[in-house]
Amino acid sequence: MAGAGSSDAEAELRRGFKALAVTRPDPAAAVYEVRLSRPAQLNALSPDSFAEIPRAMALLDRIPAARAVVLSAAGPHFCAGIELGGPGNPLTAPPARGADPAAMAEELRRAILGMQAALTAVELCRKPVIAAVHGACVGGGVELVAACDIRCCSKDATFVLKEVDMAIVADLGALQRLPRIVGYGNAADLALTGRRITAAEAKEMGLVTRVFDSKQELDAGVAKIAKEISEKSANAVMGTKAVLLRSRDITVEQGLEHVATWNSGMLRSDDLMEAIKAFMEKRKPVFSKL
Ligand SMILES: CC/C=C\C=C\CC(=O)SCCNC(=O)CCNC(=O)[C@H](O)C(C)(C)COP(=O)(O)OP(=O)(O)OC[C@H]1O[C@@H](n2cnc3c(N)ncnc32)[C@H](O)[C@@H]1OP(=O)(O)O
Repeated sequence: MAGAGSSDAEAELRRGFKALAVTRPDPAAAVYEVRLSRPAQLNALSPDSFAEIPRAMALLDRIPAARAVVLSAAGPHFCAGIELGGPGNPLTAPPARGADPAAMAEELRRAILGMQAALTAVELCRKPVIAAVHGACVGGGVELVAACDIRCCSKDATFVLKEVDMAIVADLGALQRLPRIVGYGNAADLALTGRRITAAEAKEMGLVTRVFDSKQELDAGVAKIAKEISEKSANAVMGTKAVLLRSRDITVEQGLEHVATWNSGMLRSDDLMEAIKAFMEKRKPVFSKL
């Protein structure tokens, strides 16, 4: 899947970001890390964050050497939610005097849809994205990790959907994605009470799948998971993500139909032949680089 534009994508990644750092920490692993990098602002999501998250995800989608992506954060907390009071926040900008209420509503609607699309970009990236959460993960931060494929955290992590206490309805995906991750009851409990939960409770309800003792162990543990995934058949991994996400939103019957069609096109691959040959030869398969 190298295709047209993969070296352009690498060059654009190297041009850098303001709110993120995107790196390939281990040249021996086909894993990229997207780090929220506004530690002084506790990684509160700013207009730059909302512009750059989809840009990074779209670029990584095109880079063959990115076969898995880690989403982490710098500083003491993973994310303090949406930036409150920051410049250019369309949610709190005062309306222009005499502005048409319908026009203002439409402008706000478009701003919300734009921010939603920024987080949905994590799902649209065909490569699996693994969230590594430490410290506080608040509001929009929870909505961001809900769009990831796998969530892990360190023991000190906490999660809270603060929106209800800010007098708003969470609108960046929590109410749509969380019930499918933790079940309706747990999602309603979090969203309606706005209570902060610990890593242990997040694990118990399935919000995260693994808890590590420290941030250092989290980073190492998530890097290991990502490397393991990156060494599998890229077509199988991307297909699994695509089918899982599609199946989440349709009936079992429709999902089975979808995966049958998918595999009728994708199953007969060089990677399948290599997997069978490697099994027979009792060795580790070496899959195509794409
Ligand atoms: C208009 C809103 C529309 C939409 C909302 C969408 C979804 C959301 O994200 S709702 C949640 C929004 N965020 C918050 O409510 C703030 C959450 N912050 C916290 O709970 C805590 O700060 C913390 C992340 C748990 C960290 O706690 P602690 O380590 O004790 O640090 P603090 O002393 O609380 O904070 C240090 C410093 O940072 C400022 N700050 C914290 N969060 C934000 C933020 N989201 N935006 C801007 N600034 C933030 C905090 O005010 C402190 O500033 P000082 O100037 O040092 O007082």
